[in-house]
Amino acid sequence: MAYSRIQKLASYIRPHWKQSTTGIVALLAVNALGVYIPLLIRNGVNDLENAIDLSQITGQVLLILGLASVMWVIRMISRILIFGVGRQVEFDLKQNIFEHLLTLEPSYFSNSRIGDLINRATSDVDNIRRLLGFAILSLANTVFAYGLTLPVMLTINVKLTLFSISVYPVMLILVQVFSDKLRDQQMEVQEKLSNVSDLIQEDMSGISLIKIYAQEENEQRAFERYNQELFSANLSLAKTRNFLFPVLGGLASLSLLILLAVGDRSIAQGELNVGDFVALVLYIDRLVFPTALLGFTITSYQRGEVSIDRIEAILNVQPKIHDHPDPIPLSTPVRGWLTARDLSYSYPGDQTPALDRVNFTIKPGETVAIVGPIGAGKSTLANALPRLLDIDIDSVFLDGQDITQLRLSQLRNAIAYVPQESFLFSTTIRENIRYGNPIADAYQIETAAKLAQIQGEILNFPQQYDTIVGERGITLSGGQRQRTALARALLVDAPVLILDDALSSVDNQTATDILQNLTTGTQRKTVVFISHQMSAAAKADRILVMDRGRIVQEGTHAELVQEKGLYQSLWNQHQLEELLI
Ligand SMILES: Nc1ncnc2c1ncn2[C@@H]1O[C@H](COP(=O)(O)OP(=O)(O)OP(=O)(O)O)[C@@H](O)[C@H]1O
Repeated sequence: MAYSRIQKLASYIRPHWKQSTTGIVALLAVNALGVYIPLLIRNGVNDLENAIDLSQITGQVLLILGLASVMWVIRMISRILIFGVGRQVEFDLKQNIFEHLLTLEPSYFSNSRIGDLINRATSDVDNIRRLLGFAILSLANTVFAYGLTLPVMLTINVKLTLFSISVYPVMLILVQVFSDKLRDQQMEVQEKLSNVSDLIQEDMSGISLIKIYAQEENEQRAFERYNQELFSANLSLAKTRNFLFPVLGGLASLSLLILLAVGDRSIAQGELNVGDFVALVLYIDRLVFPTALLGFTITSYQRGEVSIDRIEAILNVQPKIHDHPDPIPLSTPVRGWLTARDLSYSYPGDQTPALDRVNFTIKPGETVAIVGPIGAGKSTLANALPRLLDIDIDSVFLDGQDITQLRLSQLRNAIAYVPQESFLFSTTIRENIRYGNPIADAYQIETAAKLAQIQGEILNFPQQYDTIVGERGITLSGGQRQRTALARALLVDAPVLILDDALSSVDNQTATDILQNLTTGTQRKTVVFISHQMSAAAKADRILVMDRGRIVQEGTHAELVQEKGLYQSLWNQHQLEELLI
């Protein structure tokens, strides 16, 4: 195993070093007893030969039984401790991976395969648990068994010992020859497994699409292909293992056969007494099991090695968006003054910028609509404001403070954001609405629901606010989902509210009413209303018109409809659509 991987393993075990050390020491004690007991048996056999009295023999038998019981108890303790470390590390790693994933920006997940991430956080972590439990136990056991047993065997009879272990170098060479192959095959299996997990995850999420386009057969074929690849990878691995393991087991048993054959002759020639021969047989028997297990130990190592790399690949991804090392505290109360200065942003690999030197100022309490054709950069702008994108310093300011200098949690507490896709968790409507403020009371939840114009519909559900939505419950309509997501954002009571086409599934009149609800009252929020719904946008205090990443027009609806330009044509098109409806 490469040094860097050993270092990684050591770092996983370090927090549990006391438990691991106790486990290993217990294992050492087991092996010391395992070496001592055959010596007692040897003496017993020799005493029998010399016809020592029965009471002395009984005492020896009782001592052996007592020591064997102690050995059994210590062995059990060592197993509990060492396997326990494996489980602890499994827990820590799952925790670390999940916490690390939460620090990464949304773009990481758009560019990753979710099935593969799940596989790494579960199956790969499981492989490391096995490596740190079974493989460490088995390796330490083998090292102790050899380290303590061989010297004693050599003191009993050098020739017989060397004859019996003559096959062991062959076993070590075999292990060395096959280890690279096993690791590559294991890596292949993990990757193919990720492909299968990925396809299941994607297909289950996009099941409606598959049915609408009647693509069941194609998806079945794709799954069969991935499954076949996994099957073949598993089969190749199994072939290698099924060749190697029995050969190792057979060679280990061969050592016992050699001892029996050669020992027999040595006793006949008077070179060895029966007691020594029995002890040697017991010692070789002690070595057969750990040696035969070598194959499984190697597999656990190979799996673990591959999995360490796959897990570290996630843990080494550095979040691009993080707190400034020396963050400036946001002055409170936050007023909601938003400024963009030459804000530009290009998605990785894109030639044309999605935002191209955008400039604007939005005053506290102002409602500003952002309109523009598809792909104009509106959502990119919405994502830039709460720093969901890695924007340049000095390009966006909240209350005059550069948002890249602020603590992320402070910035995001000040900005409530409803994205285009309204995601709801598989829990009750109540829990969904109070997601950002888990201690909100019933009055606060209902006020937010009323403002979002969803209260009436919630009260019509049999379980009302206790209705479970999503995978485990009822399915809400697109408009209901959007208004529930809006209620969630309103409950946070942030001074800035960004709605990114968040009412697209709600009819124009309701969208206009909701916007009116949000923009009246004494404590007005700063509202950035991104929308294709021109009649709702027209009610905003001011409108920014975007095209190809730039703000091309700015003004009130009354001003913009008079001005020749993009807004006028968008408005005319909207009027025409209204007439046709
Ligand atoms: N994750 C992404 N990776 C690469 N390019 C992207 C990504 N998201 C958006 N773009 C590109 O950036 C440009 C602006 O997209 P954006 O989603 O901001 O437009 P939009 O005005 O919100 O469009 P719509 O009205 O359809 O929501 C488009 O050319 C789009 O293809």
